[in-house]
Amino acid sequence: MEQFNIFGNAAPVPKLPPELMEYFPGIFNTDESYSFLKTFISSVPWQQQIISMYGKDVATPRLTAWYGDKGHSYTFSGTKFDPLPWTDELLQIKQRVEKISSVVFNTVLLNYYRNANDSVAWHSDDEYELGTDPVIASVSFGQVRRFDVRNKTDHQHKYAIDLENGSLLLMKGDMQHNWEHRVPKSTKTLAERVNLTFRIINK
Ligand SMILES: O=C(O)CCC(=O)C(=O)O
Ligand SMILES: [Fe+2]
Repeated sequence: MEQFNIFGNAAPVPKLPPELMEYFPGIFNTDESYSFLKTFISSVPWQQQIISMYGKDVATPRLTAWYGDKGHSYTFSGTKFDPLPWTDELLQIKQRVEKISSVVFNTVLLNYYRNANDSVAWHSDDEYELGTDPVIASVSFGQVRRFDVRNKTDHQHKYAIDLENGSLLLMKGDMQHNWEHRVPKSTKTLAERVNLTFRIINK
């Protein structure tokens, strides 16, 4: 796959280890993607989660929402969350993602990055309910943001990829076991972005 830079030359996408990550640009076209972005921003009941970090309450620097099949609640930092019911848009995206990944997902976490100050810190999605070596399908709409990946024990072993409007990133293998990822803040002015991570939650 190729990304095009502003000079019109094909710039190679950084080589990703296919056993960890596969990147699919443009699984939705630009218009569809901006339309999803607008719909999600205006109609999702976004919340700012307060998480407990080293005994202190901290507001996450982004907004989130959780959708999925009934009965798949999710415990995060000691709080139990029940998913909202699937919407037509989410089911449409889920269907496209399942076709590409050959995986059937039962929940999706939505993240809304309002500007360059919103972010997600280094973490792995290694919650018990996700099981060992989960496949997670990450769909991005709106502002391109950088996605950093580093090995847990060797921080110099790392990857960076620009997640573009309408793209899909599949995470798999031991990605959540031996690697961490983040979406860093930026000093540039950045517009809004919504990211969806489709997951399988085992009860
Ligand atoms: O916004 C992204 O691209 C990543 C979000 C993420 O890592 C998560 O929801 O666990
Ligand atoms: Fe994550």
